[in-house]
Amino acid sequence: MIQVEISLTKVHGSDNEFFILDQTKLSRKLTDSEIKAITKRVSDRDNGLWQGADGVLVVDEPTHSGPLGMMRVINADGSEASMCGNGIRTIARYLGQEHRQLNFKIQTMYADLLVEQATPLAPSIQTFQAEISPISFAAKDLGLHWQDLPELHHQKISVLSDQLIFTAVAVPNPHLISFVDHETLTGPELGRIASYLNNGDNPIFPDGVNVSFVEVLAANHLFVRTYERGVGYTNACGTGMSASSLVYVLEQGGHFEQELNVQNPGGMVKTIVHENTDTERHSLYWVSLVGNATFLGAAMLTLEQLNDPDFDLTQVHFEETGEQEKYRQFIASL
Ligand SMILES: N[C@@H](CCC[C@H](N)C(=O)O)C(=O)O
Repeated sequence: MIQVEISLTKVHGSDNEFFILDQTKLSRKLTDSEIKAITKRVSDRDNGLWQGADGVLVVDEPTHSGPLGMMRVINADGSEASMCGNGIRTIARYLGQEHRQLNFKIQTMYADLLVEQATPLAPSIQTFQAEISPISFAAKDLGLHWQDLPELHHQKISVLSDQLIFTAVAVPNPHLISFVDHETLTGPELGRIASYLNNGDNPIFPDGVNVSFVEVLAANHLFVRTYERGVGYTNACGTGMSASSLVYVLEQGGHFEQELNVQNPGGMVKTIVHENTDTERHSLYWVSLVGNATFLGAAMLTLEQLNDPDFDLTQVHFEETGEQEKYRQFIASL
C-alpha cells in the first residue's frame, strides 16, 4: 500500500490559526471524512499538532479555469464553512509563492475571489488583500429564522437579550453583529449568546452563526471580538471583521471607499467597504480585507500516524520559520 505523506503548514492571520493541507501534493486525495477526522485531531488545543489550531484550510485544484487554486475551510469541529477571511490571505501567499503570481483569483465555495499581495502592515510582515464577497442580508442566505423576517437590521432578538441590538449578514458565511460598550465587549454576554446559537438545536440559527461584538474606538476605528461557529472564541475572524465594517459603514450613512482600522484580540487588519459599481462583482456590497499572512512552520506526517490514536501529535517536530517573533514585535508596536 502506498504511504500517504502529508505536509501540514501552520499559518495565521491576526493569530487566527490554521493548518494548510494541500491535496494537490498527496499521492492520493483524502476523502471528506478523512479530512474531517484529521482536522479534529490536529486542531485539538490540548492534544493536537503544535498546540492545535482553529481549523484546516484545504488547497485543491480549481474545478474550472480562471482561479489559481481552490480553498476549502474546515472548522476545528470538522464542519465546513463557505469562507474564511484570515485564512484566504494565507492561501493567497501560499498559492502566490507556488505559482509566482502577485494577484489572482482563488475559488471558494460560492465565488472566485480576487487576492493580491499588499503593502506590508509593518516591515517583514507579509501582507495580503482579499475580496470578501458575495454579501447578502437575506435570512434565507443566513439560515436565520426569526419572526419570519426577510432580513435582520438593527433589531433586538428578545430571546437572546433585552438590551443588545443585532444585524445579521452573510459574507457569505453567516454573522450576527452587535455594537456594544467596552464592558460588554470584554464580558460574558458574547460567550453566552454565541454558545446558545451554536448549540445545534436553537430555532433561530439551526446551522449556527459567527457572533461578533464590536466597540467603536474612534471614527473608522473598531475593535471586534468574535465567537466562531465550529470553533468558539478565536483571536480574530476575518469575515467577522469584514461584516462588522460593512454594518458600521451602513449605519454611519454609507461612507464607502474609506479605510477602516479594525483591531482584534490577535492583531489588526484594514478594511475598505465598497458599493458595487462593477457588474463583474458578485453582490451589491463587497469588502477588501487587508492583513498579515504569517507562516509559523511545517511538519510532515503520514496518514497512518494521523489515524493512529496512540500516535502522540504533541511530540511531532515542527520546522519553524521564525516569523512569529517579527509578528509579536509588530503587535507590540501597535
Ligand atoms: N476565522 C474565519 C472564519 C471561519 C469560518 C467560520 N467559523 C464559519 O463557520 O463560518 C475568518 O477569518 O473569516
